[in-house]
Amino acid sequence: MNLHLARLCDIAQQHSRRIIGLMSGTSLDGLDVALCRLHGHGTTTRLELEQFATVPYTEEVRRRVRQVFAREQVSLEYLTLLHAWLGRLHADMILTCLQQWQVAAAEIDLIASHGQTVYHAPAHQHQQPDFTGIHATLQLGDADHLAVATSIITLSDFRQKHVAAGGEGAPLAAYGDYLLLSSATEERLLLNLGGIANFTYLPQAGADSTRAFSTDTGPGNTLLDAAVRAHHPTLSYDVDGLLAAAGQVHHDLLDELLRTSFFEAPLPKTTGPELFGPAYVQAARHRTGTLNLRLEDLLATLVELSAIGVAQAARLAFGPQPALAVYASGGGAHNPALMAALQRQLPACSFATTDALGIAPDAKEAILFAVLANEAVAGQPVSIGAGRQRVPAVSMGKISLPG
Ligand SMILES: Nc1ncnc2c1ncn2[C@@H]1O[C@H](COP(=O)(O)OP(=O)(O)OP(=O)(O)O)[C@@H](O)[C@H]1O
Ligand SMILES: CC(=O)N[C@H]1[C@@H]2OC[C@@H](O2)[C@@H](O)[C@@H]1O[C@H](C)C(=O)O
Repeated sequence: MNLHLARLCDIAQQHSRRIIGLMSGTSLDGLDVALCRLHGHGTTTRLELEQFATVPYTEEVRRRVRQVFAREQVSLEYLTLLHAWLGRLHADMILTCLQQWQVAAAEIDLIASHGQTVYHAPAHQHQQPDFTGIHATLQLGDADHLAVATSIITLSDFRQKHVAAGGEGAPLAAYGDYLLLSSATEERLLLNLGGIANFTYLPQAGADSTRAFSTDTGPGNTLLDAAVRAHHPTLSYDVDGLLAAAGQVHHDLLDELLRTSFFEAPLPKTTGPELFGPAYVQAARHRTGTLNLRLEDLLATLVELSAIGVAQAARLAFGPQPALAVYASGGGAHNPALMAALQRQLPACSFATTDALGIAPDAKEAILFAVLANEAVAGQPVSIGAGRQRVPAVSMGKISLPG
């Protein structure tokens, strides 16, 4: 038997596994690296987060990713090279983290690599007549590079199985949220405020996986970051939402931004910067004569838009006055202007961060991919949201062996 496969069988039979979860999302702020110890699997899964770091992307990394990011037309040569280069870059970032944490690669069982999303094309969003009804999504950073450079068995490309089984490839958060954060006593909304915002609904009877589901809700931080960068090339985001808090919502512009059909579309649904990008804001500003709007007012308007997207999705799912315990994660949970807008839009909900549930808000998405890898090797495929999501139980992730 191939020795690496024998090692994988051993890993699958251990009581606990040390798995590095990786996530690099739409904000292009860096690679989130979560060293997790996962005990058990399925509904008995227990997590210990041993280490966490966000290794920042340099401006040069961002420049290279942006050459293809959310663009309909790119150089195929550039894309090919970027796939290999990002794999090598992510491997180097992991090796640096392991060195800083004084953990040997041999002590790690698995890497769970999400890869860098560069294009997301659910059927409702792309306009390709040759591919009507086809969902597709693309993450770069080939995992063979991670496996070979680190000598750690690596699982990657989790979204493709979800697509193959009839889903849009996202959000996958429902699987890990359900296993780690369901409660028998509380109905929960796990709200992730990344570049794109999404939430997972966990019904009160924690064991009822058929009613759990996750959906994207629209923009999170992506439009805010782009607006800040356009005005201040050296600033990457509105730190603590101070600029947005100093602005006024421009209601004509907000109404125009809300006119896209995504907000009314039934749940679950996914989206990305392919729709919610600078061109969408620019077109709405053009139509409403707000090209000269102050940055503060633009940010206040975009903050309101993100919050209304979340509230609208919650109303579609739970009726006119949702009253749920909301636990926020992702970078937007650090933005008081965004959190205040959410509270205004959903006055009957209570708001906290996932810290209250013992999960660091910045680490949550990287942890979720470690959970998916844990399930792929040791668990049984979990069926989530059979009622709403109609995605069959599948295990996700492709396996790269180090040699
Ligand atoms: N102190 C802060 N004040 C305001 N905004 C913040 C703060 N800290 C982080 N952010 C926002 O969070 C963003 C990073 O969020 P996060 O790392 O969750 O995104 P991501 O993982 O790339 O997104 P996605 O979930 O869409 O993949 C930053 O670009 C910024 O907009
Ligand atoms: C295609 C893709 O990478 N989507 C991300 C993105 O970032 C947030 C939102 O859009 C979500 O749908 C998803 O990530 C999380 C981790 C998910 O799959 O649950």
